[in-house]
Amino acid sequence: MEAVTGSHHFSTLSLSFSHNKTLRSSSAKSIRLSSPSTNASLSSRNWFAKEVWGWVNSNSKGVAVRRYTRGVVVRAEMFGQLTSGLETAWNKLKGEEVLSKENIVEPMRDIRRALLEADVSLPVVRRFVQSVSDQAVGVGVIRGVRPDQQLVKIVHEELVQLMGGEVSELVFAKSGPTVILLAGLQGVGKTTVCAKLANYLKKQGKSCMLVAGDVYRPAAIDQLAILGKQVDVPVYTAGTDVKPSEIAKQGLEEAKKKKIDVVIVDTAGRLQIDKTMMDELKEVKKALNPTEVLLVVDAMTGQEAAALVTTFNLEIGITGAILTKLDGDSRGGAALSVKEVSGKPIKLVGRGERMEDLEPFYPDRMAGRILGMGDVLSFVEKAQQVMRQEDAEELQKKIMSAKFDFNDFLKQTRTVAKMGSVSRVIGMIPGMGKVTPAQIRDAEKNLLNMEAMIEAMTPGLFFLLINDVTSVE
Ligand SMILES: Nc1nc2c(ncn2[C@@H]2O[C@H](COP(=O)(O)OP(=O)(O)OP(=O)(O)O)[C@@H](O)[C@H]2O)c(=O)[nH]1
Repeated sequence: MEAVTGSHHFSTLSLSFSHNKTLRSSSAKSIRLSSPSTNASLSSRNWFAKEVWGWVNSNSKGVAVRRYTRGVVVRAEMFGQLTSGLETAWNKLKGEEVLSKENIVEPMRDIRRALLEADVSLPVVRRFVQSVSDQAVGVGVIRGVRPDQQLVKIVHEELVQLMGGEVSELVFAKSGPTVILLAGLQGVGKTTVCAKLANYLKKQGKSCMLVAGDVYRPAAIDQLAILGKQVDVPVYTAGTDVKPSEIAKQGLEEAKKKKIDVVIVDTAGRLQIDKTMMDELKEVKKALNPTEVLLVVDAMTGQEAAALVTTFNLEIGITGAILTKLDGDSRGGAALSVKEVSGKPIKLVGRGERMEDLEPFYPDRMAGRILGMGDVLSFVEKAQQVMRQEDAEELQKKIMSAKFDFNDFLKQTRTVAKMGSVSRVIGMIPGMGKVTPAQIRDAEKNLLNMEAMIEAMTPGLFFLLINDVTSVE
């Protein structure tokens, strides 16, 4: 078997990357693809190959061209506007020698504006800006560090503090099952979080059971049963005629019998806070004596989420919050306000509808993302979750020996897809925050098209393509 390599340049994902591409043929024939010149070198007999490569190239170029011709860059990552707003502040310090009381006035105004536009609560913004200003003026000259970089560092540290400093771990009971009671308004993602949390804890080796305590929304029990099945966790249900506190008690007894490690209890939500809901929650809490009472809040509601955490904490006493829908169009107000306003930490965040899309809330990583520095640690952890070590080594060997082929390319794109949406993956890579949503859509479309084309290359067609190009060579 002979293998010839060629280099091909993909501009999809706006992540232009070149790599050697080797197409290996079982018929001892081989192919050199060095587009875009390949297109011209293909014989007219092989119109399909010509069409395919011409089309891929024109599409890839299209993305690249649009990238440079589009005017304002809208960040694709979550909190994109906040990131851009803060960047405006650093830019005002370009060319300055040192941070001074005078030259930080404008940047601080930009920071204040960016935070308010991100829907961070006003008292939080005031304290934040004051603290950053005080530190910035006192910082003096640091050899080799530009004033704008110094300000980024101060803001990074303050953001981390604002979001709670350290990661706030879930607490587990010393003996017997750990009980996690979930509360929250309607539609925030409580039921989904129950299953996501079970899935997350199962990966840490804990056995879990879900308890269906939402007796008001008719579909909630079925939804929980389906999700439980999906993550392979038992679900305790007792219909809709039993009181939620009674269901909770029965579920806990069942879990004790089965020696389950963690019991996660779903409860009913309401459109807004009302006395009946609070009384019911208090009753369920009394019946269970839970280890964790977590309020599920929707990140899209901004600083309103922080107000909710405060109210629920005053009314029923909670241990922390879970912030959902962080993958959506949230501006950052919730993530930045919850701890400071309510005193309660965000313990976990939901970043999508899939069962894998729940992760701990790391204030330092979040600050890094807000500042457009990416989140390499989360990127590596995600990659480790979806890719086996042996596969990674095998891939590395193939690339090193220039034997990376279309099948490997397909396998890679599918593995990356398992890490989440393209925007989410891109957001974790340092320096990749300035990709526009339109570019991401283009990239996703191009990837799907490429996947379809490679899929369409049946062994026969693949053979034809290879034979034809080889004959040209
Ligand atoms: N994009 C995104 N969607 C989510 C996330 N979490 C939940 N959802 C979606 O939000 C919708 C509502 O979720 P549910 O779990 O039914 O919400 P709930 O709080 O149980 O609702 P009630 O039972 O009515 O109180 C569903 O379509 C979920 O798939 C998330 O992190 N990101």
